[in-house]
Amino acid sequence: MSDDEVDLELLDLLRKRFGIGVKNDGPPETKVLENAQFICDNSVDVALDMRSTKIAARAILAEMEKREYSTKTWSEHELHPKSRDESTVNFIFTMDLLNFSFWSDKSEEEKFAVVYKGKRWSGYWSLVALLQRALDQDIPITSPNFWIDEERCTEAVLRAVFSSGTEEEIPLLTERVRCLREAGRILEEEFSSSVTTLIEDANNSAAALVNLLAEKFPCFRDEGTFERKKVRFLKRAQIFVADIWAAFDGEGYGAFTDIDKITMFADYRIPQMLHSQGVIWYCPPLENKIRRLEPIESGHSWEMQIRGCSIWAVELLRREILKVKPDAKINAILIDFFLYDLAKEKESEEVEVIPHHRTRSIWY
Ligand SMILES: Nc1nc2c(c(CN[C@H]3C=C[C@H](O)[C@@H]3O)cn2[C@@H]2O[C@H](COP(=O)(O)O)[C@@H](O)[C@H]2O)c(=O)[nH]1
Repeated sequence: MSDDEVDLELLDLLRKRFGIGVKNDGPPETKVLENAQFICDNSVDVALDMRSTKIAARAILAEMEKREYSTKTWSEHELHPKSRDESTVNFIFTMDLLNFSFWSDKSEEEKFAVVYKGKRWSGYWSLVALLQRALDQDIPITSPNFWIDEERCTEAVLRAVFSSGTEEEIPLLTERVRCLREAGRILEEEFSSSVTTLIEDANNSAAALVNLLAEKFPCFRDEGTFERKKVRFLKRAQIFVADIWAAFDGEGYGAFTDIDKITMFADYRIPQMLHSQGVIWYCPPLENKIRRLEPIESGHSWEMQIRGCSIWAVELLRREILKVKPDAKINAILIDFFLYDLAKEKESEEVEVIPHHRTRSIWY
């Protein structure tokens, strides 16, 4: 063997044995979609129905085209910020830092809600409303420096910011305050208290930005274990990137070269929609637990299966849509956003759907 052949043999041995010389400078990946497929392939309590998925894909495509659903729809929402500047970046970061667990088992009248601009906002929209309300009152609630300044940003000020228009306070208030303080400290230590610096550090890669959030911010590190394997959902890290992409219409801070790597956001609303369309099925014990509004603890196998199968279901919907219309300007984000908005419309029309599953956590 020549010297070169010996060297190559040795390098191959070292690479196999110690990973030496293996430059993992391939494109950044979040692993969320591959983990979702792994969960779905190994789920025994949650299953997808391909026939319904094909039917649902055609209905979703038709309705999205009819509404001309696009990134622009994001800014059309009454409460979402419209300016394409740093203030909107900070607003979205604050919002997606706290975008979790609004559900309540109290009645419509009693559950946590915020009255703002003459309307009563609940769920996700209660969060957007209370942030806008604080800004109207000149409370700089979307500034990371404010979150770590305990002289100005006192517990009393925060209680006022999150104050409810009903008897019920916002769920997990203590955890929300902890998320703000922690994120403010990390932004100061690593990103000169600037969210735009954080975005710029990802070099226009959506996957890199998701991974950076999960790596640097524990409160974005939304992961679990399924069949003894670590699985990543990264719901709020991903919806942060998606909200930035949509709010900036794919330009400026929203210009990502790999935005289609972002998956559906594994929350508690979309699985409901997927179930009502026959795309997702629950085994009888699980369905009964959900219909009885009984809690499923965070990290339970059933929760992993609901979240993983939902992510994979939206990927299958996306593939079916592109089979029907290869040039459709549609990705998992827009399908997801559309399904969420549809869920809220059906809720207001009081269309009978299975209840959402009850897991209380800061992850979604
Ligand atoms: N998968 C997914 N989950 C979403 C959203 C949104 C709102 N996104 C806005 C931005 C663009 C869209 O057009 C929407 O207008 C909130 N959530 C999650 O739902 C739950 C709140 O439910 P409820 O209590 O009923 O409001 C909670 O976990 C929250 O994190 C979404 O889009 N996708």
